[in-house]
Amino acid sequence: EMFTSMLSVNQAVSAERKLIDHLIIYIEHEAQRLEDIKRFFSRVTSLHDGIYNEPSDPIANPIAAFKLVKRLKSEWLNVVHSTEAEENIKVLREDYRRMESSLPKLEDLRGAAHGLMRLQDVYNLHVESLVRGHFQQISDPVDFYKLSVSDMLSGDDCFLVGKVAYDLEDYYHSVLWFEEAVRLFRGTEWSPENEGTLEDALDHLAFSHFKEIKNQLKTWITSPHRRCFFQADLNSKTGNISHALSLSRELLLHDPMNRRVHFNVEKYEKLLNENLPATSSGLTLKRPDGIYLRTRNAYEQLCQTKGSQPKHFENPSLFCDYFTNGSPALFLQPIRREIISLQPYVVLFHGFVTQAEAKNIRKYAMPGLRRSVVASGMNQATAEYRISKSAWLKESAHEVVGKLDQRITLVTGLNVQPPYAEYLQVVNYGIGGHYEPHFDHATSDSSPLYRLKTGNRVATIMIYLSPVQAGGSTAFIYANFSVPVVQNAALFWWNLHKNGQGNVDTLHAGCPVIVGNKWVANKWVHEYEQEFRRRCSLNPEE
Ligand SMILES: O=C(O)CCC(=O)C(=O)O
Ligand SMILES: [Fe+2]
Repeated sequence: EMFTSMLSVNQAVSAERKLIDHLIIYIEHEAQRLEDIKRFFSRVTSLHDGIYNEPSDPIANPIAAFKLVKRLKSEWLNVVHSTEAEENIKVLREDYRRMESSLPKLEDLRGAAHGLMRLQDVYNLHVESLVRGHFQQISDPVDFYKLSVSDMLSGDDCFLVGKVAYDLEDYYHSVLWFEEAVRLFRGTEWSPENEGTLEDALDHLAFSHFKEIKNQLKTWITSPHRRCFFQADLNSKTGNISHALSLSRELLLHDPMNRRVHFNVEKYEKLLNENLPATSSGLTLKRPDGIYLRTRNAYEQLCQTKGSQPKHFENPSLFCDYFTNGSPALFLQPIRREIISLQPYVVLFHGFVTQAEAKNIRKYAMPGLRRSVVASGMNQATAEYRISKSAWLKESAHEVVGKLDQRITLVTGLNVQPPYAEYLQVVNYGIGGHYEPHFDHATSDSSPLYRLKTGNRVATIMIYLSPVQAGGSTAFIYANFSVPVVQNAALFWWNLHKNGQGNVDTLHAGCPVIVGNKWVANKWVHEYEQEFRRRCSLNPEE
């Protein structure tokens, strides 16, 4: 599950460095092997260019005759049947196999591809620009983030992303990515490391287009991967047969004997004749709903913009101040508080941790990082909608964690001693890592959050332990604002109303990280022991 944390992804760099070392040894051995063969080749060729070219008997003496016979019966045999190449590749394969546990798995490749598609969707990114290493929105062709070192995707890279979508029958994404694959494959030579070819990409793109077909089709078409008959979806509303047809024809130029494609071409032609006016019209791809999320539009809008956050001084009740919370310990060094929202109450404490503290917390968390889970009924489970790894840090294990607890108590006035608060949860996001809209508090009586037996999560303090170059804001969906990551700051909010009910306006999310390695730490404070620190009220508004 490497793809779920950027820390793990970064560790793969050293794995690849080792592979490079193995490959160079292989290349040296193979180069030596070819050198040896070339020496033999030169020796034999020079004989044929030299003495064997004599008009009179070239093999007049027994020595030459012996050498010719010996070469043909022994030397050529040894060259032709040499196992050196197999031995060399065997060593390389063994080296690779030994490293396999530290290398990404298929689920990582899929997860990374999903991460890219997630960024494409949530930020409305233009795929062709993304392929060139530019982050541009479809609606605005200006880079909203410029990479210092730009990395481009190859035809084969795009083919693999398309294939991940295709295998899930998500033809919206597969069309967009196979189109890029076809475009890029057209201009490039074959490479041994590639998974796909131009023909594969054409084949898959044609079929993806076909699957998006608009009008009622009653026919059979064969799909490239299943090699079986496939009945067109009668209810399918979008699609373009003429695209599928021209792609299949192009494919036949490369692979004229492919009977399956011939069959499909015939069918496409027939369909076009039958349904000409409707099916040859332009196609509008529709994004699949994926996992249904009622708030998807609002969420994506808030990841792209700050939402309704007021401009400077527009709303005097939202201000910044030096805050002591009446604690003598903060008089000399008050904390810089920025009130972001009153309903729900959300504040940002700037400089809540020092750079060194953040670094240490990240370091202590590293060995304990595991795939993050979410509440699922009475238990906990991993989920597509939360892509990160997290670790729990006890205040007793490291001095800095204890110090942080004390600071939280000074600034919020809350008791964060266990079991009245959970241990510090340190989170590292993965490729396109995110946490879709959720509540931190329990919304059902059977939630595993009640296992501490100290009530619900009354408040959240979330500390940003790293900067992020692009993306990764914290979005409050119903409250309609988002907070971009501020390194070393802590975001605080009450999850519950003063009457103990969950405040639905705290529905929030961690937007997908575009560029950067996002770390946060969560402290969840429970209701018990806070009775005198946050008074009850029967007013459901408070
Ligand atoms: O990372 C974020 O911005 C939000 C994280 C969050 O909501 C959580 O971990 O519960
Ligand atoms: Fe949360």
